[in-house]
Amino acid sequence: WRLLEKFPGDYPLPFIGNALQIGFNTDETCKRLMDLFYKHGMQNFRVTLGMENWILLSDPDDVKIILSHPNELSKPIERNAAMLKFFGNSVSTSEGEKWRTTRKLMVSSFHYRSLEQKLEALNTNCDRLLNILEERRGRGLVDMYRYLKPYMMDIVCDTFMGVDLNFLENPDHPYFDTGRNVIALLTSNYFSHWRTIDPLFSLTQRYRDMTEAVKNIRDVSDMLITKSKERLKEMRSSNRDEKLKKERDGLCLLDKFLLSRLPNGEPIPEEMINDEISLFCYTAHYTTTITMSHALYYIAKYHRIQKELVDEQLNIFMDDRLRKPTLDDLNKMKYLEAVVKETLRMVPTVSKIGRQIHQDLVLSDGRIVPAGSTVLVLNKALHMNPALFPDPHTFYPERFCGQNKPYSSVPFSAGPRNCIGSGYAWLAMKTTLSNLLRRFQINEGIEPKFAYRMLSESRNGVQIMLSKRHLE
Ligand code: HEM
Repeated sequence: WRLLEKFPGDYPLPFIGNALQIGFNTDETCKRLMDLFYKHGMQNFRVTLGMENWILLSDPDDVKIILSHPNELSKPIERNAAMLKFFGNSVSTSEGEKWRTTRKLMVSSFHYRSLEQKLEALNTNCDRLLNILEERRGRGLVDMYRYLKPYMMDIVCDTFMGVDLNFLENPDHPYFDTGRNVIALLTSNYFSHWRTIDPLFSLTQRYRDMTEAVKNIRDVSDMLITKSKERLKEMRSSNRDEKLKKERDGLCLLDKFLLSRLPNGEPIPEEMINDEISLFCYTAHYTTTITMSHALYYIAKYHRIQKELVDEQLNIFMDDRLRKPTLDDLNKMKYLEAVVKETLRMVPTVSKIGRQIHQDLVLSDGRIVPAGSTVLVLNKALHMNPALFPDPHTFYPERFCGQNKPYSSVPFSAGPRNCIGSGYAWLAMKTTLSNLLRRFQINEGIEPKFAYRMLSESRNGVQIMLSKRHLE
C-alpha cells in the first residue's frame, strides 16, 4: 500500500475496494475507468477491486516498460479465469514452458512466405463475399458484422486449418448466433468473482447461455479436427509425404498440432488441440471482423476520407481497377492503413492489455508497482490523451501518416507476447477493404452503439448501405 498510494486513486473500501466507482454494468466499465482517468489528471492511476490492485497505464514510456519486459508475461488472473471456461488453458492464457512451446509452434504459420500463399486464398474467399454483397447492394441496410464474421471464419479455417466450411452460405449457424454473446459473457465473467463459484453461477441464465456458446464453439473445433485427421489419413495412404512435409513446414496450423508431440513423446490430446483451435478461430475472425466493420462505419460517415481512399486505390490499380491486390499493392495502401489505425484509436478493438506482475516493476518516473499487482494498458486512455493525439475526439487518419510517439498506440500489443496474428490481420483487412472500396460506395446507415467490452463491439451491429461505385 505504501508503494501503491504513490499513484493517484480513490480510497478503496474494505472488501470491495473501488467497486462502487467502477459500477456493476460491465458495458459501462471502460467509461467509468475513463472518468477516473480524467479525474486523476490523465496520468497513470490506481484502482482496487476486491483483493486485486490495478495500476492503469497511460504513459507510453511505461507502456514500453511493461510490454517489452522479457519476464513479466503473465496475464491478469481475473482475465484468465474468465477465458478458461471458453478456451481452456490455451496460448492466450497459459504461461511458462507451455506458452513458449505453443507460441513457437504457431509462429511458423505467420512467416512472410506463408502470408503470400494465404493472400491467394483470401482473394478467392473475397469473391464469395463480393457476390453476396452485390445481391444486397441498393436494398437497404447491411449489417457488416453479419457477413464479415462468417467470411473471416471461412478464411481462417481455409488458411490455417486446411478446411473449407463455407459459413458464408450459412451466417445463421449456431457458431455465430450464440457467438455474438461471447464477448459480453467474457466481460461480465472478468469483473465478477462470484461467477467463478460454479454452484452459484450454474443457477443463472447467464451460465446456460455460456454453456450453449461454449458448446457451439467447441463443436466447430471438433469438426475441424475430424476433417483434418481424415485429410491427413488420406494423404498418408496415398503416400503424399512430400505434401505432408510441406504443410508441416508452413501451411496448415491445425495439422502441426495434430502431428506434434508433447515433451513425453505422446501426441497432443484432442481436448488440448480443441482449446487452441477454439481460441485461435474465435480471436482471429472476431477481431478482424469488428475492426473492418468499424472502419467501414467511419468511411461511410466521412466523405472526404472515402474519396481519399478511393483515389489511393485508383492510383495503385490504374486501368485494371477490379484486379485482385498483390502483396506489393497492399504495401502501397498507406492511407487505408492510416484509416484502420485511426479506427483502432477511436474504438480500440482490444480495450485493455494486462500483465499480472511477479516482481516489483520500476516505472519511468521511478515509482514502483509492487509485485502481485495487475498492470493494465488502458488503450482508450492513451488514445484520448491530447498530449499524444491533439484534438483526440476527431477522426483524422492523417495523424497516422507520419511518425507517432512510440508506444502511444499499441492496438496489437508489443513485445514478446504481442499479437501473433497482426501481420495476417493487416493482410486480411487491407485485402478485403480494398476489394470492397473499389466495388461499392459505402453509405451511412444506423449509428452503432459501441460497448467497450474485452473486445469493443457495437451492440446493434454495424449497419451501412452499399451502392455501386462508378469509377472514373
Ligand atoms: C484487428 C485484429 C486484431 C487485433 C486488434 C488483435 C490484438 C491483439 C492483442 C492486443 C493481443 C494481446 C497481446 C497481449 O496481451 O499483450 C492479441 C493476442 C493474440 N492474438 Fe491478436 N489481434 C487481432 C487479430 C488476430 C488474428 C487475425 C489472429 C490469428 C490469426 C490473432 C491471434 C492472436 C493470438 C493467438 C494471441 C495470443 C498471443 C499470446 O498470448 O502469445 N489475432 N491480439
